[in-house]
Amino acid sequence: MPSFDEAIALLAEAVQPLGRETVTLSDAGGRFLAAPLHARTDAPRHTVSAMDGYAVVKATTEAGHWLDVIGESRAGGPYAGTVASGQAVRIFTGASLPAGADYVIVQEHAVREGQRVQFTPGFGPGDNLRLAGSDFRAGQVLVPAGTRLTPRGMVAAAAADLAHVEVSLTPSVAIIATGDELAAPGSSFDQPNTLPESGSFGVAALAECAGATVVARCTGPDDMGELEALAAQALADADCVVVIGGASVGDHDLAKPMFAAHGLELVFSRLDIRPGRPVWLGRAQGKWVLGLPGNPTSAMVTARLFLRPLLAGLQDGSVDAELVSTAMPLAAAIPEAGARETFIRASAGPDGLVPVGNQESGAQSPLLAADWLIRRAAGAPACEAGELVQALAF
Ligand SMILES: Nc1nc2c(c(=O)[nH]1)N[C@H]1C(S)=C(S)[C@@H](COP(=O)(O)OP(=O)(O)OC[C@H]3O[C@@H](n4cnc5c(N)ncnc54)[C@H](O)[C@@H]3O)O[C@H]1N2
Ligand code: MOO
Repeated sequence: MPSFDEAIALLAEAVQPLGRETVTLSDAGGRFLAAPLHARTDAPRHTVSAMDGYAVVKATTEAGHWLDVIGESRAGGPYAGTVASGQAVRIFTGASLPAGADYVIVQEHAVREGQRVQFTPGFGPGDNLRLAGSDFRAGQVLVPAGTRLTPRGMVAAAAADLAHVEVSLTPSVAIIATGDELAAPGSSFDQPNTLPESGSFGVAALAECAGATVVARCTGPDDMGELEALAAQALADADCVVVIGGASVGDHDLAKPMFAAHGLELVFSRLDIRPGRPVWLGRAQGKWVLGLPGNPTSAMVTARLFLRPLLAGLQDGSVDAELVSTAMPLAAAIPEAGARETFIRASAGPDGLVPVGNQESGAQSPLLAADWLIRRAAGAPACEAGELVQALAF
């Protein structure tokens, strides 16, 4: 059975970006950049004041000596002349430093009388300047290709001074939940032998958070004919089909067989991980097909571990970057790991990570608090509270 790392290497090797399109900057939030964004100018473009005050010549300006105020420089309206010794220019935050001046004294230290000004002792030592190019230089890559434009990234992207940007095409995802026992939330209570279908709601939300559009979501019964028809429709509709349930070895586990007639070729099937051993990935008719175990915790852990990297790879993002873990302290001891690589669901408290109480792969209620997955190699020794473990944001 392949390990988690081996499965990810197979995925990373096979996945290709879907393509690219040009969009206006205001439509680029949340999208992956298909090409790097180069700054068109230095920022700041000129040396500017960082504070409201007076621009002066530092070497000849002393506290208690009057200077002539010869003009004003404001953001968008620079002072055109030159400042000499004995002179000052009223200046505001973001305004260009006038020629001749090399220092700004904040207005809290200024005593102004008509067209002259003097300064109280104790100004400085900072020059209150933002030097031209001190933020970034013209031509510098502000946002590399493959970056997802987060809210903070949007500021950097806009600062590059580009109206349009090239982004990766948005992957479309179809989700099929399988099982005779599944009922739409709101309808299970009145139907005996059913339970609310929860998995597809979590997977759909995860796919959308990862930049995809969910174009179809349906539930199929344990009937081969109906499942084959749903598979055909999903392959026609979407770049990536996610099947939940029916991944195991029981008589009613039809998730792989329902794609066999559509030419399914497996990339991997069953992994040495816990939870999620029955997870599988394949290709059919040029589309991706990801099979998640039906147990809701297993479905969400495997969606996090495989669907997110897959969707990143389809959008010029990095598969590996989606799986970078952080060293985090444990707030509670954990026992020796079992024979499979394990992803322990945990919440973060002030002293570190605490495994959620119920680690059953069929559990649903603990998912709410499980913001982290502690990654434990097979057979890893027990850890005490305070020890560092590797964790992935879940
Ligand atoms: N003999 C074996 N039995 C099982 C094995 C095995 O290796 N040998 N693997 C176990 C593991 S591990 C897992 S995980 C489960 C998952 O198998 P399936 O993918 O076939 O899942 P189902 O049987 O379809 O469902 C499992 C469980 O989850 C509920 N479920 C399914 N889909 C949903 C949904 N969309 N929303 C909410 N709940 C769902 C379903 O009712 C079942 O209770 O197999 C073990 N068995
Ligand atoms: O591996 Mo399954 O996902 O333990 O329950």
